[in-house]
Amino acid sequence: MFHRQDLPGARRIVVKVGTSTLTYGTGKLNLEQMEKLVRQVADLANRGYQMILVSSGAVGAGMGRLGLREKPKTIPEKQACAAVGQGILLHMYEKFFAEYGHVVAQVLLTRDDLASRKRYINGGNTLEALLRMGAIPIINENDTVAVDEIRFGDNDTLSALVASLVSSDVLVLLTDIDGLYTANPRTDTQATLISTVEAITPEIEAMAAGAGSDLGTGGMATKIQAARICTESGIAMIIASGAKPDVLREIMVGQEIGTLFLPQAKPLPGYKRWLAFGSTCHGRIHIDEGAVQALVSGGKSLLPCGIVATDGLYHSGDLVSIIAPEGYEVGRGVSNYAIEQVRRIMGRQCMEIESLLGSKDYDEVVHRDNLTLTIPRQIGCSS
Ligand SMILES: Nc1ncnc2c1ncn2[C@@H]1O[C@H](COP(=O)(O)OP(=O)(O)O)[C@@H](O)[C@H]1O
Ligand SMILES: N[C@@H](CCC(=O)OP(=O)(O)O)C(=O)O
Repeated sequence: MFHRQDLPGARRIVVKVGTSTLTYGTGKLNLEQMEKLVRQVADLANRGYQMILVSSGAVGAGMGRLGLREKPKTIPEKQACAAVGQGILLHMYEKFFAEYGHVVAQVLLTRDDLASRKRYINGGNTLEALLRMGAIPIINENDTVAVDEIRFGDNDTLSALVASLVSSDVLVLLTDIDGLYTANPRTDTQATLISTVEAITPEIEAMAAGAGSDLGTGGMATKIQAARICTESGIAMIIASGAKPDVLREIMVGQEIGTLFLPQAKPLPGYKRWLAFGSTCHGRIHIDEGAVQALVSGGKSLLPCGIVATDGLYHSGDLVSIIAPEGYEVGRGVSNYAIEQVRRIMGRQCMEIESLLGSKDYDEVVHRDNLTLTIPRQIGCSS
């Protein structure tokens, strides 16, 4: 089992810092905090760790420069703030990191960039090249172009997807609170800090249901989603306070700080991680109980005979969500057939495919190699 004492042995670390840590209540940048963060990241890089920083704060920095006291409500206004703020943010990082002799690289991503397998691989290659060259990538969501369907919406999820993409050993989420509490301590004075989370249960999810700070996005809920992505990808994740001096060094020497989420012993392989978390589904295939058993217990592919209905708009090669009779998602996979073809062959035998479609390229609607299980992963079945 993974222990905090294993942390010094990490090679690659992703650090995410939230708006609540980087900006004051006025919306202006907390330069003191930023400088402390840069010094710690630079120091870890000097020790030989490969460092990636995922930084929020563009909207906050833009608000400060534009003299806005409250976070704007409309998307175009938030995007305008981000456009002003991202330049300011990078300018400050460039200045602080240069003082410690480090080169930084700006990487702005949208959900779409990771949903496309080709762009996902390209993005990963670019990050690998930057790390090889000794640069420190500073990543944020490309807020000015991202609209609802192509947004991460929060940098917690983005940082976990980046950590998974580059097979980081650790993701550290720095925020304005020292870890996950049994309830939101700002509203519940009895709440206590949790040191280690071995599995993300519904109880853990319920603890994180409360809202976040005024400037932050997502609160603890998105940090738990990030933990799910990390732990299933074999990455240790820690939530800790960004205000604590020397927090990164202390974490990386294995001190008992913040909340540690333990990586799963049998992580998903790279391609299945992308299927499970990186890509987005274009439709749904509803299956019967026999097919659920075949996928979950039998390790089989999805054949037309187990399909009862399908909806959405997908083509051959698109990702679909596979739904059990009870309505939960069993898994996700790449469909070999387009929706109109699946409608014609569903409930039928493989030997009928050719006569129903005029030709047959595959027996399987979703091949096992292109399928990842969702729910059963949590109860220990293989992917
Ligand atoms: N169970 C919990 N434990 C700790 N903090 C919680 C919990 N539930 C909700 N929160 C809230 O989450 C906030 C941190 O999230 P957020 O404001 O989005 O920060 P960031 O900008 O760093 O992402 C905390 O300040 C706290 O108010
Ligand atoms: N991309 C946005 C940050 C969105 C976000 O996730 O914020 P936070 O919850 O503070 O980490 C920005 O740079 O302002």
